[in-house]
Amino acid sequence: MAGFTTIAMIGCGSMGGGMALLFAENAISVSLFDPSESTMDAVIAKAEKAGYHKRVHKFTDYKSLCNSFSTPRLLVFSLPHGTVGDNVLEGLMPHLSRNDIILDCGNEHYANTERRQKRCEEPGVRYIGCGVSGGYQAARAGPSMSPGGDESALKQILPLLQKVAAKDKDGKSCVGIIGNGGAGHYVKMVHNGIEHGMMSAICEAWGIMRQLGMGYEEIGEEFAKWNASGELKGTFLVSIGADLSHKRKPGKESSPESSNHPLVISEVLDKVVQDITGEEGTGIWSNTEAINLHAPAFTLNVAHAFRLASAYRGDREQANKTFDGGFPPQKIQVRDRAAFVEDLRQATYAACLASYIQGMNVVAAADEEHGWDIDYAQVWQIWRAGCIIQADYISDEILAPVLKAPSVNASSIHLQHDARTARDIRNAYPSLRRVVAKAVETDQVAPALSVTLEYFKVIAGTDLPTVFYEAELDYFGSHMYDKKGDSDAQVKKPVEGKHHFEWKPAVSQAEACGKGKKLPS
Ligand SMILES: NC(=O)C1=CN([C@@H]2O[C@H](COP(=O)(O)OP(=O)(O)OC[C@H]3O[C@@H](n4cnc5c(N)ncnc54)[C@H](OP(=O)(O)O)[C@@H]3O)[C@@H](O)[C@H]2O)C=CC1
Ligand SMILES: O=C(CO)[C@H](O)[C@H](O)COP(=O)(O)O
Repeated sequence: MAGFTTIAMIGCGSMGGGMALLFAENAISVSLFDPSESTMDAVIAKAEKAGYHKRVHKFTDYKSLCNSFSTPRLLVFSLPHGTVGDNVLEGLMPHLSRNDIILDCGNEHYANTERRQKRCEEPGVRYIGCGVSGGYQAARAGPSMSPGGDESALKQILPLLQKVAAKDKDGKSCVGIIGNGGAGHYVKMVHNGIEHGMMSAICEAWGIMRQLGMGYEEIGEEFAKWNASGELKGTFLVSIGADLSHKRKPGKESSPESSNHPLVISEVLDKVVQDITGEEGTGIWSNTEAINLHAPAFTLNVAHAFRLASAYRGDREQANKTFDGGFPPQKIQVRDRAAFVEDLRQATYAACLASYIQGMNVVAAADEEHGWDIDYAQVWQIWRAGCIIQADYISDEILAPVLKAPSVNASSIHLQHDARTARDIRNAYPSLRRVVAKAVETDQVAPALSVTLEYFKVIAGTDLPTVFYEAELDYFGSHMYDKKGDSDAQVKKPVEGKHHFEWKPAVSQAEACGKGKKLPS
């Protein structure tokens, strides 16, 4: 079958607009659809400027949109998740034909994706849930893409996606068939959970460097060094951190970035509001999933709670007054600043690696539960370039040996049991401990870094204080416990305890109130 020469782009905002231009750049005609004509006009204007104007056209109703190209059609969604996608699908349905393909490139919840896949079965439309990563710059230049769903449709669209997707350093496309059902959207959702863990660690390191007395641009230079070599080599979020640290507001004068203009970062307020707008998505879903699947994800969970708390700027200001100024970070004094900054780099790496470990455990648990048959080598490939969590060292040294192993499957994805991961964690641990200790001593805000230290202590600990937790549970709830010596070492899944001790027998109300005493009325 010949490849697609025309596609529809439904939703032409930051991501959809960029992808429309990307397809047009790759010689594909693009039929635009968006409620806002001015949004489509802006895309067409950019296409004209780039010389692809004959390939981009706008449509204002589903019928003419679907009549603008021949079947089997490829319709790309780049929409807000939830009801918008449902409504668009229902609106399109009367105009679709058997074998048409919908490629949903938004951040949709995998359960919605699977519901729509079922809805599309009877009319014979194939619905692919495709995570897209890299933000609007990558949407335009080539994003990382994680499609999942019907195999025949995936095979049909893969050549086109390979053309437009980001390319890794070996020239290979960062797109691949991830698995069936909602696997593609699920992997993107977890990507965002990992992204948030990494962003938290990096911003906490930034805050600590500020209290070490480092200037904004000096921190940018440090991030550039972290990104150039070592364990954070090629880490996209560190590299953009290096870049943004030097950005100044353009002025009216001839020199657009005069050093007299304020650095943009110096004007940014300390709140992340993405999770409480009523349109929130992947940040919440990935953490909810971790909890529902019983996957300990300390770094991801706390990064999320940190973002959330930061959003309440007004409340924080009020509490700051109630607490007589709160607990502001103090200037950090260290004897050897270079050595401490190196500790900070290692600590940041440890939290980034922890985010990957936790995220991969969530993916593997979901894969086992849903039977998505995830292709882990493809997961590795799509995160090589073009995406927000790109981290070259982690990809090459930690993920490749595990995710590309010939026998890999959901039950073998436990990065914390891998010797290379353990080596790096053992190496970074003393630095992480020194950073957290200094942060505690001087009231630095370091939730993801601190909890990562706890995470490693807990997951590799065999003498946890949960002894007492378990005892209290059995005391009041008869929840049972195992005894030292009842080893779980051979058991992969958690097992409940077998013993109960009658710590305090239940007594009648009269006895509880004391013999002879009156019962409360
Ligand atoms: N921004 C990012 O970095 C990334 C975003 N994503 C995901 O991509 C998707 C799009 O995000 P983004 O481009 O940032 O968001 P935008 O809000 O910029 O774009 C969404 C577009 O969808 C349009 N839209 C709304 N309702 C309809 C409808 N009924 N029919 C057709 N179009 C409609 C909106 O139009 P209007 O504004 O006129 O209502 C808007 O142009 C989301 O799912 C997002 O989570 C994925 C990766 C990265
Ligand atoms: O996907 C992303 C990055 O990878 C985008 O940041 C996206 O806008 C996140 O949206 P949401 O918080 O609604 O999931």
